[in-house]
Amino acid sequence: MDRIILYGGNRLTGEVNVSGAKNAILPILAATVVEGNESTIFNVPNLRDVEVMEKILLALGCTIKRVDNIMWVNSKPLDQVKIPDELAREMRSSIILMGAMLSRCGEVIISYPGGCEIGPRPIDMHLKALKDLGAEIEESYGFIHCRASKLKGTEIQLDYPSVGATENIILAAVKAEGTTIIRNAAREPEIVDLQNYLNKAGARISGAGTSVIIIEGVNEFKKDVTHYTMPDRIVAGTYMIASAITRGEIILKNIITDHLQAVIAKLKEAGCLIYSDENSLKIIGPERINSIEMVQTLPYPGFPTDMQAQIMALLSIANGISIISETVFENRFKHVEELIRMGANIKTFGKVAIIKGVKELTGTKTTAKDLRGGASLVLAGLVAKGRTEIENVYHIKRGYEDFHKILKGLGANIELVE
Ligand SMILES: CC(=O)N[C@H]1[C@@H](OP(=O)(O)OP(=O)(O)OC[C@H]2O[C@@H](n3ccc(=O)[nH]c3=O)[C@H](O)[C@@H]2O)O[C@H](CO)[C@@H](O)[C@@H]1O
Ligand SMILES: C=C(OP(=O)(O)O)C(=O)O
Repeated sequence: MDRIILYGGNRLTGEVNVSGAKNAILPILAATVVEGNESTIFNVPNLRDVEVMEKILLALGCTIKRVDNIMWVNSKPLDQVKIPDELAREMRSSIILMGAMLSRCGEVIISYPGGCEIGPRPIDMHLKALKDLGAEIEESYGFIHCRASKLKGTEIQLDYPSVGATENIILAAVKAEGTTIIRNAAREPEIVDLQNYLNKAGARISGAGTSVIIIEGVNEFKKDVTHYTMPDRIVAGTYMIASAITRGEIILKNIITDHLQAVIAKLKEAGCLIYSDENSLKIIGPERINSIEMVQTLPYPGFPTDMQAQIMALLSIANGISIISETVFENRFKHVEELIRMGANIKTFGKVAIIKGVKELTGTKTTAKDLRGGASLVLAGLVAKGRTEIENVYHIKRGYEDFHKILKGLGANIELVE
């Protein structure tokens, strides 16, 4: 099993070209099946989740070619409606294929999705919305069978701005009869990227990035699409913390700085110096991190839950007491026990963590329990005294392209042992 081994203490300096966003490319790849057409997609990150989505598209009958970070998907030959069970269980985003396949084939059979264990992650809002659009849904033995002879546009009020549910509804509604309006839609930038991709294919969607999205159903899409995947704001945020935690000086290129405002604000509070323009930034870590009174995770544009574990690693060496309140997921503190093993002083009370900064973390054997939790252990290891070993690296590979290589290039003493 892969392990990361690192020796902390090095100051990280240099430049990082931030990769394309996992949470944008996954729904876009699902969207490639909506119409039998060809998509050329640039800036596709090399990630385990992307490989799983590729395997699903191949199993459905699509043909795919990939050279480095460019992917060509031809969805014309698609001829299957069942998503292979073992692949659907590998990642959460498989669920987004429900809406896309209903649009394309009027039918899809899929098992309950897998992904990071960060809470129960129900899909009730997805299913309710698809039913509202006219789909019939049968659930048995862990499988979901959705069918719709014709989807009809409707008004959908989401109880919570769920990212996945918003994407599923958009994908189901693009070719429905009439107009669909989503209220209390998720406002994440990745939804804007999905809208941009689909509109290039001929869809008529407006409002992504706001809480009201309007989808006018169209009969036919244009044939081919070329798209450049947006940069990964969570990868960018993770390298910002790598700089902050090591008193480093890192320049990030190929970012959309605006997507990072919530993270920038908190890292400035922690004492970092940040200089930015539209598509790049420089972050300089302070001698000692300031504690932060409160970090509360929220839907975008609030502080992202996908950065919660990483900022916790940073605050574990802050000068003072910090509070983190996780409001998005039920159970996203699995990294806490691992950080404690490294000497952090953290107590959790339900969805709140109180972090009393310590002067020094110490390296030890740890286990990545999920993607961002795994990244937080790497960040802690960068500054911990001595040797840190991290098991279950496959979690980290779900969301970070060449993580150890990039950190090594910045000066970290880090190896991946395969
Ligand atoms: C591939 C992808 O884009 N993943 C992101 C997406 O996940 P995902 O789309 O799964 O996250 P959601 O926004 O749907 O989930 C937010 C909250 O809503 C709840 N919920 C969601 C749907 C539903 O039908 N019922 C329900 O109760 C979830 O359990 C969770 O507590 O957004 C999350 C929140 O920003 C991020 O952490 C994930 O990285
Ligand atoms: C939780 C995450 O991903 P997913 O929704 O794919 O499990 C994440 O990217 O941090």
